[in-house]
Amino acid sequence: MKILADENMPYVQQLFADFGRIETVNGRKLTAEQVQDADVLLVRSVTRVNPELLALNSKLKFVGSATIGTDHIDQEYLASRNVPFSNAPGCNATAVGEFAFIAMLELAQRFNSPLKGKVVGIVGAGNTGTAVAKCLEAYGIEVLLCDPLLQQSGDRREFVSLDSLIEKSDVISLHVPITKQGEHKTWYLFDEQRLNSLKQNTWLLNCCRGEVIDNRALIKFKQQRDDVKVVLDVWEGEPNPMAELVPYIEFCTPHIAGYSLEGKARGTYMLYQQLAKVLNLTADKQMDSLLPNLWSEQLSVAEMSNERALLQLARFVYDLRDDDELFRKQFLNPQGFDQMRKNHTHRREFSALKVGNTGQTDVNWLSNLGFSGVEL
Ligand SMILES: NC(=O)C1=CN([C@@H]2O[C@H](COP(=O)(O)OP(=O)(O)OC[C@H]3O[C@@H](n4cnc5c(N)ncnc54)[C@H](O)[C@@H]3O)[C@@H](O)[C@H]2O)C=CC1
Ligand SMILES: O=C(O)C(=O)[C@H](O)COP(=O)(O)O
Repeated sequence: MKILADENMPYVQQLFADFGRIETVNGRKLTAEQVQDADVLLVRSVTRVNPELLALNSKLKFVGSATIGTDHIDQEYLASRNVPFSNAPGCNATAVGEFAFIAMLELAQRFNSPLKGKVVGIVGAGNTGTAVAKCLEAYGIEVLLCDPLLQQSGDRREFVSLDSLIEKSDVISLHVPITKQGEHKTWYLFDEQRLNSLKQNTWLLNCCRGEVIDNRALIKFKQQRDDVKVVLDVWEGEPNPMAELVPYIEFCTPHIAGYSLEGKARGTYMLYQQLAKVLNLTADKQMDSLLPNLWSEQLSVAEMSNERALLQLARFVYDLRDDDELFRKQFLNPQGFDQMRKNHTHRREFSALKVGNTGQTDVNWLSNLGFSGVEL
């Protein structure tokens, strides 16, 4: 069996070698010729799986995408050909949640305006949105959720409309899939009009898909509204973000919000389990065996009384400023965006770090934030 896999998918050899012969490829440049004799195709978000890509293949038994998003997959077409498909829902949700939380702490530090006391609106309350909410609520931040689809489906949490969220929130974090049709479509959800409705000093973060914000409108908006601060992990027209937009953005990253080691491993592992199920193969490998040990270091936090201390702890795990600096230097280079993604040093999730308390202050809430708590 020939397994064609994106070269940026970790642990493919460890997990899939028993199932067949693995060939790795550049997912962005994948061609129909390369795919023609594959039995299994394992992709990431940069590969458009559509009739053109599969035109020469008549033996495909499974397509897997190690991602949460599925906008790059023509699922109707796969179904019409009876090719089973699976993505990896939730695989990197914790990574995205922690990324957005860290970005908010960085904004707070940069603008000397504490996160504590602000109201954060989350648009899209699925896996990633809920992961952000978890971090924020652990820190005692008021969270508003907007998700009309979940609301209609009977989700028992409290929801607000998007207009109300915009009106009441100091910070807005976007966590929706990209959809082009229907009552709740998200393509250009934040268009010129909606951007203009943001209240003074709003912070806007996009960690879902670039086209949820009209990036041209955002340039125009930022030219008038320096009070609004923006963090972008995703960009309209990736891998070529609009160069004029970058100077207006506080923290720029190349679509790596979900790039924790755990998140990527989980994505590959979920496909391993799905393929085994579809082809009736034995999946006896464990995900934990893939990951390096937790940090041997245990950080002792005598007290966590101010936001600066929390930011220091977060920076120990992931320093967003490094990715931002690299982005500004490299995004205009040919292949710059994809190179940064390919060479990204996968950060660990909060859970990889044990936090102990030698002081009197109660820091147990750090466990709720995701750190491995240790009582001392
Ligand atoms: N930057 C990155 O590295 C990553 C980006 N993503 C992107 O984030 C998206 C969301 O991921 P998850 O939260 O895991 O997906 P999910 O499917 O668990 O949740 C998305 C939620 O958005 C809601 N939604 C859809 N349209 C909406 C609208 N118009 N207004 C408000 N809510 C709406 C849905 O009802 C759903 O509950 C993915 O589809 C993917 O495109 C996901 C992982 C990593
Ligand atoms: O899971 C998703 O959806 C994402 O956006 C991924 O984190 C993006 O990573 P790649 O698949 O493009 O490596």
